[in-house]
Amino acid sequence: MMGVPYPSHPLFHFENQKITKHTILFDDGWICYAFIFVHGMIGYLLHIDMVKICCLGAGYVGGPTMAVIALKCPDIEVVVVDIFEPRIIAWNSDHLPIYEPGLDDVVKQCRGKNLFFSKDVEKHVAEADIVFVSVNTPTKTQGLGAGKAADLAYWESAARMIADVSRTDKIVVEKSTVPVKTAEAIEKILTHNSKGINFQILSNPEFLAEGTAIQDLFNPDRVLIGGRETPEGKKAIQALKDVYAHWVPVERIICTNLWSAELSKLAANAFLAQRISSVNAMSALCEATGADISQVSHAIGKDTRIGSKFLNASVGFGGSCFQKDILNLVYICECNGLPEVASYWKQVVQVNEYQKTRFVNRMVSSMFNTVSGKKIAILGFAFKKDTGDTRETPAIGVCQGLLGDKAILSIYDPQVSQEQIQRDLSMHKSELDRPPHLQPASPTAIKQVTCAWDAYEAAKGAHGICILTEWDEFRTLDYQKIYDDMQKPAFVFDGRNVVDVDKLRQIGFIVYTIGKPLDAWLKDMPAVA
Ligand SMILES: NC(=O)c1ccc[n+]([C@@H]2O[C@H](COP(=O)([O-])OP(=O)(O)OC[C@H]3O[C@@H](n4cnc5c(N)ncnc54)[C@H](O)[C@@H]3O)[C@@H](O)[C@H]2O)c1
Ligand SMILES: O=c1ccn([C@@H]2O[C@H](COP(=O)(O)OP(=O)(O)O[C@H]3O[C@H](CO)[C@@H](O)[C@H](O)[C@H]3O)[C@@H](O)[C@H]2O)c(=O)[nH]1
Repeated sequence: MMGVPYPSHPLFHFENQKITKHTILFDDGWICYAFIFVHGMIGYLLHIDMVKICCLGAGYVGGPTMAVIALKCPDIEVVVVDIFEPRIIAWNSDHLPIYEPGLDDVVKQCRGKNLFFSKDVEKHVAEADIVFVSVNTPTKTQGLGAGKAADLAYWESAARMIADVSRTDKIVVEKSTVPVKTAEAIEKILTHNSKGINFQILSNPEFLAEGTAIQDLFNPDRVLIGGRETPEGKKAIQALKDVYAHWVPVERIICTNLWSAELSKLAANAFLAQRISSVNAMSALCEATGADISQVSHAIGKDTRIGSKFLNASVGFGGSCFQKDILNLVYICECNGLPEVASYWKQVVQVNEYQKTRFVNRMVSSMFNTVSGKKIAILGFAFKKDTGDTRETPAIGVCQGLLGDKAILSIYDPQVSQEQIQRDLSMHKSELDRPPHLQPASPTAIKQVTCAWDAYEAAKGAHGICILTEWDEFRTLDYQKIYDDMQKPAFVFDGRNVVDVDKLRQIGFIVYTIGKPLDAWLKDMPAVA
């Protein structure tokens, strides 16, 4: 192994002698720190330290991302810290706090070796060379920019704490999704309180999608690192690049300035969500004209300039990111005097709301214009399959719409608990965005909502079934058995294009699937959003 030591700041001085810390980069990507005691003309190697990473925030991003870094970089010590103790306890147990395919295996391979979860936030920040900040950045619910701007309170308090406890130079990495120019604000907080310590801020937004997080982290389309274009900034970019280079091909590691990296994250989410709203807008037109959205998506997706991914019509996009990040983008455009650009992106969110309302209206109008007192089976509550996450799930809006019309709901989701469902349906929207430790401990249960152990139990005696998450198991249910146990006429409302429409119609169901030619029954009952 070839080593290239380059010195950083002196750490201690003893009269004319000093101990200095040197970063050593090896050809195979191995990095370590050598502590050298200099006496006269002679330097003595005192000890060699692993690079230490600390990540603030043990959530959907912090947990999986750090687990993969630890797995791929056995020479780096990774500690994930959180102020919400139950999450840390869960990360240290056999029942991880989040469901993500493949995550258990990765955590088991490195936990206790070079991956640790701790509530001792300050200690591990103080000891780290690189601090990732992966705390929540929800939409502001009060004050200036309420309903649009990102709430950076968690980020700011994290930055102040880093400044308070740091005794050595650090690279601080923005992992959370933040408004463009946040790094400047963070830099000010850190440098005003730094006591001479050198902080380099990098933007390294995360592009993983839930449900495929491990796959995305193992094999990312790209890793984006933004930093200052100064010699120190470039050195910090290189240090982070060296971490990812353990497993990501270097041509996929893109280095930019800070503002491009911050804005690229918001832009990527806006473009992705815009595709879904575009296809959902087309789905309404398909229903009105007899076209089939799956055929239209297939036809346009064959154009290599458009591409086939992310063109599935649905009841609407959910998840903690798309809406929040687009609203944030809208706010930034407005603040920069660009109202036309702001209103362009705002439409993406508005079409998403329209799609959910349209779906509920279609259900109610099909069922003789009322669902009052009728049992409806809700299949799927998570915002997409292969996750237990319910943040901004379209299921919340659809269920609340049906409850508003006095329906009785029986909900089944393979990964979402009854407590979470009750919490989501009873809490005010502004409370849902908060981190777990700030949410009410026991929300009031809604009487018209029960949870079922499986789809069959949920559908027993129901007037209608409503599919809101595309879990694979919903494709292979015994729909004849379900039909036999339901009230007649029996309805299926498929918000994810999961079911075989022809087969279900043969069984006797009245079927509505988004963007598909309408059942004769439904044609006479236009859905008004
Ligand atoms: N969820 C995703 O798929 C995803 C993907 C890419 C980017 N992001 C972005 O990453 C960020 C984090 O998202 P998430 O889904 O992991 O959120 P999360 O709510 O799951 O996790 C955030 C965690 O940070 C903790 N926290 C808050 N303040 C803290 C502090 N001062 N010190 C230590 N811990 C603190 C909270 O207790 C919480 O457990 C957000 O900005 C989000 O937009 C999320
Ligand atoms: O063709 C599609 C694709 C997705 N969806 C819905 O869109 C939402 C978001 O899905 P997806 O993007 O797969 O999941 P997220 O975990 O929200 O990931 C998005 O948001 C993350 C947080 O910023 C980013 O890191 C990811 O790159 C970005 O894909 C879900 O409700 C999906 O059901 C559709 O309706 N139709």
